[in-house]
This record gives sequence, C-alpha cells and structure tokens, in this order.
Amino acid sequence: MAPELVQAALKPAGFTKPASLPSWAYVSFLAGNGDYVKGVVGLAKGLRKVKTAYPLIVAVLPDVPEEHRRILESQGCIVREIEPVYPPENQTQFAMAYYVINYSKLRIWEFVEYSKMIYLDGDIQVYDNIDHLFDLPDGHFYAVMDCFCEKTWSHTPQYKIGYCQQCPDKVNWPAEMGRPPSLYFNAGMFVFEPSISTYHDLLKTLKVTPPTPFAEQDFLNMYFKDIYKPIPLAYNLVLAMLWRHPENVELDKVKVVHYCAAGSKPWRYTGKEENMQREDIKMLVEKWWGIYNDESLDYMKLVADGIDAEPVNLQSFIAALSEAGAVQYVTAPSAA
Ligand SMILES: O=c1ccn([C@@H]2O[C@H](COP(=O)(O)OP(=O)(O)O)[C@@H](O)[C@H]2O)c(=O)[nH]1
Ligand SMILES: OC[C@H]1O[C@H](O[C@@H]2[C@@H](O)[C@H](O)[C@@H](O)[C@H](O)[C@@H]2O)[C@H](O)[C@@H](O)[C@H]1O
Ligand SMILES: [Mn+2]
Repeated sequence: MAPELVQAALKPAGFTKPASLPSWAYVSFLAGNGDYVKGVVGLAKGLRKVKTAYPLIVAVLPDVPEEHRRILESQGCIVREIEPVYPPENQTQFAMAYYVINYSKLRIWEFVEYSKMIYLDGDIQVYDNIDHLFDLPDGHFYAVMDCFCEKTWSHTPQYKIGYCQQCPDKVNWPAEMGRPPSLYFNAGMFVFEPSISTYHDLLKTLKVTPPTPFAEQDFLNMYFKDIYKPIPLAYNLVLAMLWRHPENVELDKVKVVHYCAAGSKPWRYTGKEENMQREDIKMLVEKWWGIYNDESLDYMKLVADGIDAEPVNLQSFIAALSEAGAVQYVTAPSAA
C-alpha cells in the first residue's frame, strides 16, 4: 500500500477524534474456530454503518485461531484474548450444551480501561445508532427483558403454567407458588461498567453458585438483580418475540436484532426450522447479509480510500496492513 495510504491509515477516526471522547466501547465475545466469527464481522460492519463513535473490542478465547483474529482486526476490531471461565463442577443440563463456555463472558468486567461498555453477542446486529445508551446513568445494569415461552424454558415453573413477564396479566402467578420471578433479562446485550472489584466478586460468587440451564445469563440475572433496569425491546429484539408476543413488537422501531431463535443465525440459515419461513425472519436474515456482504463497509477498504472510519487499535491495524502485504511500517520514535 502506498506510503500516503499508510499515513491515511494512521488517521482513522480513533486518532483524529478529540481526546475528550469518554472511555466507552462496545464489546463482543468469540469462542472456538467455527463460524461465529462471521457474526462478529457482521456486527463490526453494522456498527460502522450506523456510524458509532466507539470501538468494538472482541474478547476471544485461546481457541480462536490467528486467522480469525486477523479478520476481526482487519475490520477495525480490537482483539483481546481472555482465559475461559468455567462454572463449578455440576451435573446441570444446560439449555444448550455449549452454554458452558458462555461463562467466559464474565472476563469483560476486567476491561477497566473503559468506564462503560455495551456488550453484544456475536449473533446480534445493530441497525440504528445506539451510542446514546452510554449516557444512561451510572450504577445500574441495563438490558432488555427476555421471554419465557420458547421450549428452551420448559424446565421452569413459569413455562409450565404459561406465565411470561412479557404478558404478566395473561396468566396470574398463583399465590401458592410464592413470588413471581424477578424481572429477567436476555444476556445477549447489556450496558455495564467494568470494575475490578465487581469482576473478582463475580468470579468468587460463581465458585459457590450451582450452574443452571441458562448458564451465565441466569448467573448475571441473579448477581445484578438489585440494580437491573429494563430498557425497551427495541435494543435487543429476541426473535421469538415476533411469534410469542407480536403485540409488544414494533419492528420498524427495532434498533438491535438478536438472532438467537433456533435456526436464525444468518450465516447458518437454512429456513428449515420452525418459524424460519416467516416473512419477517427472512427479511431480517436478508438484512443481516446485506451488511455482511457490503464491501463499502469493509474497514480496510475505507482506510485505503482515506475515508474516516471507526476508531481502531493502531498496532493491530498495522499488523493487519502488513498481513495484507502493505508497506513495512516502521514505528516512528515518539515525539515525547
Ligand atoms: O461457538 C460459539 C458459541 C457462542 N459464541 C459466543 O457466545 C455468544 C452466546 O451464544 P449464542 O448467541 O449462540 O447464544 P443464544 O443467544 O443463541 O442463546 C455468541 O453470540 C457468541 O458471541 C461463540 O463465539 N462461539
Ligand atoms: O448462555 C445462555 C444464553 O442465553 C441467552 O439465549 C437464550 C435466551 O435468550 C432464551 O430466552 C431463548 O429462548 C433462547 O433461544 C436463547 O438462546 C442469551 O441470548 C445468550 O447470550 C446466552 O446468555
Ligand atoms: Mn446470542
């Protein structure tokens, strides 16, 4: 790549923005060497399309291959390796066997160089700018309420009596069953404040907490119960809401879509599973692919064209440049 392009590359948004930008960032999580990396690439491009002012950090487990890390860096992500977190030995049947690895999400509380972060699963896409969520008052845990109506909840008392927090008046919670469940959030998207003391307390508490079917989602709901504040469904549309509670969904107002329903991961979509032939599902999967395949949103292309792209970690960007066969960048001695 011509030197002037490298110079252009050195001035991506992350380096031209005023130092006054608060230390906020988006963070996602990637495990394994499978196809979830496509989800995180899609997320990075979606955040760029909505012109977020903040970087996307990706917490990767050691089993994420170098090639996938380079792909993420070439999309402007800041890749940070984390160690896995496992729950105490248990006989629990997780709702999905792979959920056991999701406890590793807890490592993001250690990212204290950021005062506030928005966590997004790799199977989430952001279709409207949500940077304003960083302005929510400190001291709370913000997330969207989940739904208890899918079979994945068949182990719970609320499922057995047909109770869901999305329609609390439909089936009254019987007095003999004690108090109804506390408000419960989906852990695919949340606004939180990294903190070393919280991080250590989370890990300490986990050691003495018997695992449950929804793994770290159950654990986070228990841990943050007293400071949890629901935010509107527009910020994390759990797809099952479309057929379980359509009366609660205004699709044209949805800003964030969470492709968590069985068969809805866009990069694996076959349309064969239940509900996957719905017109709204097909539209949302197509919308996801439109961003994933949009080359104008590719970070390296934007930089090569000298276009102001989202903030980036210089070192990882230079690594990506050299990977791409660009000129060998020699670190200039610091001016200081
Ligand atoms: O093989 C996997 C499984 C999960 N994940 C990460 O863990 C998150 C939670 O898993 P998933 O979204 O599949 O759970 P769901 O929201 O569908 O219950 C994913 O979004 C990814 O960020 C991953 O990277 N690789
Ligand atoms: O490890 C537990 C996971 O639990 C949650 O997914 C579930 C939950 O949303 C259920 O309500 C749905 O029925 C189900 O389809 C969906 O997979 C989070 O999205 C994910 O990030 C992760 O925490
Ligand atoms: Mn998910």
